[in-house]
Parts: sequence; C-alpha cells; structure tokens
Amino acid sequence: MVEKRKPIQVEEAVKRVMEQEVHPQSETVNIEDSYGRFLAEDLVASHDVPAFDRSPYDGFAIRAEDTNEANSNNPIEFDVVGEIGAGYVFEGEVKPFQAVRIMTGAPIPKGCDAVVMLELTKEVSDKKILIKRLFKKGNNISYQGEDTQKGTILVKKGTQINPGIVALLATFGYHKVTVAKKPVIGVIATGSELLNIDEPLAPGKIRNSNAYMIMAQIERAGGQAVYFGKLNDDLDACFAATKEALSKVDMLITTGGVSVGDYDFVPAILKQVGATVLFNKVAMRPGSVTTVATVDGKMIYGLSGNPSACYVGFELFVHPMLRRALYNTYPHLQKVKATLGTDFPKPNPFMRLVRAKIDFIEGRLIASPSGVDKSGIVSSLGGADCLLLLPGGTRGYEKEMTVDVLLLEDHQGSEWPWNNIVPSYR
Ligand SMILES: Nc1nc2c(c(=O)[nH]1)N[C@H]1C(S)=C(S)[C@@H](COP(=O)(O)OP(=O)(O)OC[C@H]3O[C@@H](n4cnc5c(N)ncnc54)[C@H](O)[C@@H]3O)O[C@H]1N2
Ligand code: MOO
Repeated sequence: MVEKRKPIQVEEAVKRVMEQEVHPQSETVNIEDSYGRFLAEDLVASHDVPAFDRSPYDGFAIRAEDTNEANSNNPIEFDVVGEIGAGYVFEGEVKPFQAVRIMTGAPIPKGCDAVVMLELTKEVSDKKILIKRLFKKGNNISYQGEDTQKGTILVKKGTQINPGIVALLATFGYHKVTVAKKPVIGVIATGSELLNIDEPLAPGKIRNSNAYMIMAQIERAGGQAVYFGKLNDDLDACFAATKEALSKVDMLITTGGVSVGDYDFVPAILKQVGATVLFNKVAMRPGSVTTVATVDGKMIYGLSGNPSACYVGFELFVHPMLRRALYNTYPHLQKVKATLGTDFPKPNPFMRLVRAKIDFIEGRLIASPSGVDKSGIVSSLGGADCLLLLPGGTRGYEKEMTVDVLLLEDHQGSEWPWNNIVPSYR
C-alpha cells in the first residue's frame, strides 16, 4: 500500500526550509577573485574619499577673493608661481594675486580656495595669466570626504560583490577580501534510464541533464557543486552514495526517484540515513514531489527527476538556503508585478510556477511563458529568466492580467537601445 502524501502550501514549505539553521563561514580571497562572492563583513570606509581637497579640472588654483573686481573689461593679472600634477603636493603657500597651474586630481595648494578652468584664463606669458570673471570660494574644488566620509558603512555584509564594490574595495586598500565560503553542495542523479552525456542514445535511455543543470544553478546562486555521479535505481548503491556524499558536503541534492514508483528509492534512503522529513509533497506544479529533509544539521533535497520540476524545486527551496549560507539577507528570488503577455488557459488546482521570459516593453513589464508548460520539459528552461507565480484554484489566466513574477537572473543585452529616447520632463 503506497503511503498517501499530504501536500502543504508553497509558502509553508519555504517557511519550513528557512526555519532550519545555516552556519555561514568565511575565508579570505584576493581582490581579483572577489567578483561574484558575498561579503562576510560590512565594508566600512577607513578614510575620507577623496582624502584631500583636490582639483576636478586642469587649470589654475587661486584665492577666490582676488577675482572680486574681475570682469571682461577688467581682467586681473595673476603671477603663476608653480605647477602641480596629480600625485604631487605644492610646497608653500599661495599669496594674493598668485596662481598655481594645477592638473585634474592634484591637491589644492595651501592658501587657494578655487580653481579656474584652463579655458577661462588667458596666458600672457609663461609666468602670467589673466582672469576675467568672478570666482567664489569653493568653486571647482572636490572637497575631502565629498565622496565618502571615514566610518561610513558602504556595503553591508552578505552583499554580492559587483564591479562597483570591487572599486570600493580597491579604494580602501583591500587587496585581500573576507568573503563567505561557498557552501559545498553535493549532487546525485538517480535513474537506471540515465546515460552519461557523452554516451550515444539507446532505447529507453535519456541523457542525464539534471545533474549539470543543478550544478549550474548552484554556481549561479553562489555555491560550489560537487558531483557524486549518476546511479542506477539500486537501493544499496544509492544509500552508500548518499552516506558518502553527506560526509563531504554542507547540503545534498538528489534528483529523481522521489515519487511513488517501484524504483523511487529516495524516501527509503532518507529513512535509512535517519533524516527528518520536512515535507514530501507541495501544492505546486511543477515540483509537487519535492522532498526536503535534514540529517545531522544538513539539508537533503530530493528534487524531482522531471527537469522543469527539478529546476523550480531548486530555485524555491535550495537557492534561498544557499544564499543564507552566504550571509545574504535577501535570499529569495526577487518578486515583481508584470503583465501576462499571452493567455495561460490551463486550470490551476495547485499553484503554478511557469518558466517565462520577462521584458520591459514600452514602459511595462511583460512576462510570457518561455515554452511548453509540462514538468518533463527541458526546452522551456533555456529561455526562462523568471517564473510566473500563478496561484491555484483558477481555470487559467488571461493576457493582460497582472501577475506576480519571480526573477531568475540578469537579462540578455539589447540590440540597439538608442532610438526614441525621450526626456520625462521639460
Ligand atoms: N502515481 C504517481 N506517479 C507520479 C506522481 C504521483 O504523484 N503519483 N508524480 C508525478 C510527478 S508530478 C513527478 S514530477 C514525477 C517525479 O518523479 P521522480 O522525481 O520520482 O523522478 P523519476 O521518476 O525518477 O523521473 C521522472 C522523469 O524525469 C526523468 N529524469 C530523471 N532523472 C533525470 C535526469 N537526471 N536528467 C533528465 N531527466 C531525468 C525520468 O526519465 C522521468 O521521465 O513523478 C510523476 N509520477
Ligand atoms: O509535481 Mo511534478 O513535480 O509536477 O512535475
């Protein structure tokens, strides 16, 4: 007699997963290797930026008050008493009606409080210039700390390092960066029908695509995947592999064998390893058979063998735990509202998570399914950059309806974005 599984709501399932503890760990990497990693500490400004008042232009540093009487009929003459390039400091103090030739980025000489752009001066000789306009104290000076003040928290712990954050790390001299250790996540594929991807097709067999997909999802989320291979539907072999994998990883994912078929051994293995099952049926499509359990504080995810169900199970239940193990405080996929681009006439007894493509079209976010919506389908995955969240209990959804969408990843670029750019104000 097959045990009848009781489905729980998606929200409850995610909650049960997120109630489990994670223990993030940190390590140090070179700044060159920090892109894409997650900060294990707040990034605090260790000094002002800029660290000194500096010139934003090539020109002349002067005392603003010396131009009080200047106008086009009354150019004021200044003695050029020196020159200062970026990276150097002007020794001495500038006196009335003296100017120092200054380059962009150079520190403002003592005594000066304004910079005049080169184009606004007239050279009389090597040593003399004319200025025909009034300048005010502070004109064209980038003040110390105007970018960032010492002690400011610039980036919070748990943030993924992007190129801008790399620039900040370099600015503050972090050639080594403390980042979250990538959680090590084991992957096991089960199923006697599975071929290695370099094997030719044979009757009744398919290539093991899920293991590679899951490993890519792990990497996308910021983890490190370890592949323990594909196993035939053999209880003893699957048990031994699970035991071995569990001793080497922070979390374990299996794909396939999680349903109620004669060779679906994942439930039996979970029992054998003494795991506590958090749930084994979720009121969602695809991925209703997704099973999550814990053993000795480690998560074990029994994802469906059906590729789309496997993909969705990962994004809902593995991704946020993985992100939490990276100190990330925003671990779930981002949710936005979008307009449905096509009808979706399927009845929805359970919540549906439909692989879809989202685009900004004429000021609106439009999301449309990226292919056939069946859980055994692979082809709709490649074009998916989001998941439509269609609550159950409906007879389908119509084009133009507003729906919730979970975003999966960055978008492809645009062919040519420069037409019809209009200002939004006049
Ligand atoms: N009597 C019932 N049958 C099924 C139920 C049910 O509730 N009662 N649930 C169905 C649903 S929904 C799903 S989803 C599948 C889940 O089955 P399993 O997770 O046990 O997966 P398998 O049976 O092993 O495989 C399903 C399907 O996916 C293919 N597969 C498996 N592994 C891979 C892989 N690594 N790469 C690519 N494709 C893979 C496999 O060949 C099957 O076609 O159960 C339904 N049945
Ligand atoms: O629930 Mo199954 O996992 O739909 O495809």
